[in-house]
Amino acid sequence: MKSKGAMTYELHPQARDGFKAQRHSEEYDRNIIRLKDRFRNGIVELKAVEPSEGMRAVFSNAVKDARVSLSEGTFDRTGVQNDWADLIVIATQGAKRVGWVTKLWDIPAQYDPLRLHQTEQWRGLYASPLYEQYFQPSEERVFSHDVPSTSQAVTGRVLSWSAIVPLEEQEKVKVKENVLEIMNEGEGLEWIDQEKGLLKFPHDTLVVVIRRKIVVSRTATDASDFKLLAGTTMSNDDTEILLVSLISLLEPHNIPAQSELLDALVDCDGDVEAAAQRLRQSSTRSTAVKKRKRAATDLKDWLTISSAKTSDKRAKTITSTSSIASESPNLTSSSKPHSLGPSLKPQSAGSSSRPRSTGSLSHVKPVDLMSVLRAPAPDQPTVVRNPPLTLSNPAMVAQHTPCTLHYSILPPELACELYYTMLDAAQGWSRNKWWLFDRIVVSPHLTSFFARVDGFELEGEPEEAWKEAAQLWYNGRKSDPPHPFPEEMEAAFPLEWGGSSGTDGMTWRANVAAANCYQGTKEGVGFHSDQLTNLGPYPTIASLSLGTTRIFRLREVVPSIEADKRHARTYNVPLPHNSLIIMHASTQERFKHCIPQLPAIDVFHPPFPRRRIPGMSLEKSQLTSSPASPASVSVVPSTPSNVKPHSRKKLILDSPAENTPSSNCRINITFRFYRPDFAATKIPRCKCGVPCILRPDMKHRVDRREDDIKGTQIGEDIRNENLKGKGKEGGTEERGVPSSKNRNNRKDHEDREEYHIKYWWTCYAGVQNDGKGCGMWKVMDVKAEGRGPFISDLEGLHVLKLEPIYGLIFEDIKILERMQKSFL
Ligand SMILES: O=C(O)CCC(=O)C(=O)O
Ligand SMILES: [Fe+2]
Repeated sequence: MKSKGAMTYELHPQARDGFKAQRHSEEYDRNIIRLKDRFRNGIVELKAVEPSEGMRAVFSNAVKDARVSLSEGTFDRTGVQNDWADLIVIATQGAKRVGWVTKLWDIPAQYDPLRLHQTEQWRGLYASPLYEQYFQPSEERVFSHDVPSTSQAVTGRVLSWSAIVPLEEQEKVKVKENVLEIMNEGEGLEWIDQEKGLLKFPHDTLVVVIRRKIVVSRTATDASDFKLLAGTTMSNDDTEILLVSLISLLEPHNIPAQSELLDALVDCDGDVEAAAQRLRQSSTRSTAVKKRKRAATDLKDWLTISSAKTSDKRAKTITSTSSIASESPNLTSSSKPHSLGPSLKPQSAGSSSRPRSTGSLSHVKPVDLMSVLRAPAPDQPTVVRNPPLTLSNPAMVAQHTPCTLHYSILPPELACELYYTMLDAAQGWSRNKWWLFDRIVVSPHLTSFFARVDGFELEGEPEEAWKEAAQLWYNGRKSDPPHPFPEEMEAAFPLEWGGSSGTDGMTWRANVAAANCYQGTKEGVGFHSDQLTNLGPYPTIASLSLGTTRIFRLREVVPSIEADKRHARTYNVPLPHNSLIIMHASTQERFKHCIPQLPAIDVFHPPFPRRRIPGMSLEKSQLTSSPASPASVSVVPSTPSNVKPHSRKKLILDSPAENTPSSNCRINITFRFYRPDFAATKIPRCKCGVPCILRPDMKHRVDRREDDIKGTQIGEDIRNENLKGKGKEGGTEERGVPSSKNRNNRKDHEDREEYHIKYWWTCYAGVQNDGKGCGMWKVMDVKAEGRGPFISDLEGLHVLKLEPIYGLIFEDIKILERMQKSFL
């Protein structure tokens, strides 16, 4: 939808009638109603322009809306008449530069070294003086999304790239092979359904929005003398100008919806002052203002804000827009968005009665640009969505999540040492399979598993059994045997917490650790909760961050029965070098966590240089900070055990001034406790003969009080769902783990901790067997299986004495902190 070329300022034809109308006449009223309809309905007409026939076919199939027309054209050949558009939306879609897709981009580069196929020349069209005169500066945003594709579709896409299309047939065959090779390597490739060959093809869509502007200079307070700065004088009868002048008389933070402005104008016979007076007294403003002040988080929000900006600048010059989609007040409609088509028609021309001013906005909903491109959606009850919240300090983390955050947890030299050691070790790590939204995907990061040297002697369990468990640590996927803790890791977690007297044998100890290495902005890990197979319910996981700061994102899984009452909130916790976030009991049951990809990250400058390893030249001890670029690696001890032992009290570090490589890598080590009552030999096996995995039923955790009423039905739901999805084994409706009652001093995040959570054992053979498992699942029967107790059995997380239970509790944290202080 665009307009181009020489322009005079004119309004949209469909609105023009309204603007030509005379005040104080019936016709004026009719026209203003018409104008209201125009605003109310958001988009009056949308002209889509697309060069590719295939794309046009997809569009025509998907979009059935009388207001939308589609024609062949390009950026500079739209076929749309001058002065037509109020808003231009440009969308260009490109494969995202991540993992395997990055490599796809190298293919056309071979044939088009100047990368003309990636030209941004279209921007020139919109940077012309004419556009600048009549349109506001463009706003841009990138939307990332995954296009479900097959390898065939991906190949087809690459073959359609303009640098590839002109190639000879035999070259195209090579391109095809190249694409398939890249996909076979599968770096960072995520499957939707591997069996069906359906994968995620990550794309970034650049959306550019250019809004038409009206710039008026207010030279008098009676709204009679407005001039378009762009040159054209407009009559003060023009309703749009009346609107602008009305806005200019209101407090910037108190501008109501456009429909309300129009109502006021109609009711006051176009008298701007009177309308302003009336609106000032209106009690409904705050609602509208609140709406407008919401941060724009998606395309809809983005396209529907601007009024606040407009009014802020009103003192002498008001920059407004005449855009049909320029601000939320413009975009009001009746509560049924799907009735947009018919309601486009002006109200009955014969109607002489004025529209009734409702004085309330409760009946209107914003209409967004995308709504015309989507099928009508049924009315949804409104549930407040809280925007993501950054938890920027330990107090906030503790307030909103079941986690605690601890800065500068290790002595700084040790933190640095451990960082270097793990960076080196990461050379030999691999990309793991990951559980993401019930699907196995390849995680875009390197990972490895460590076990404490004495960690496998727990409870007299055979070492081999533990080793097998350790090898299955990620989602039942067999990985390499675990590495022993390197010395620095031992040094980092020398103590055992929880029941430290040890007499009861219920001591939490970091006997295993999963380590992750994320290089650059594009590496991360998707939302998941950690598997509980050997950790048991309510585990404590202590997660150490080294190197560049990354965001640790937490999001609650809202139980199904509450889904219509509240939305989960996303929490972002920046984790700097040498910080420890402890995921306490219930984090894995209630939240999922991830390390998101980021547009940019800070480069990390280690505060200490590499230690000179005795017997090694300086050059050899200068190891690269980038495990994925082996070319620049001088020496690569492939396993942590290659690192020469040293005493943590006698670190030989060079002076900070020399020899400190900067890095874009983050190392993460999650210290975990494999419980004896969840030892490898005690894990049930499914019919495939492999150990099951243990998962909490996050979605159906049931509030104790509600469960008293509805427990049976919910139990049924779970059973049905599982029988449907997973096979026939079924299970008893035993309670999983009862939670504690009557907690005192609860914090925010504990408000909903009165839950029963069921855990079930499920077959996971499919992960190792092309998705073919036996489908077995059964609810864990804590008593019958001889497991527990768990931290949930305590009377609360804020116990003041150490409890004989596996898990760090809050009192332990104080011990931990004291320990850090006396460390070296
Ligand atoms: O890197 C992190 O902080 C999170 C790692 C993680 O979630 C995991 O290893 O399970
Ligand atoms: Fe995790």
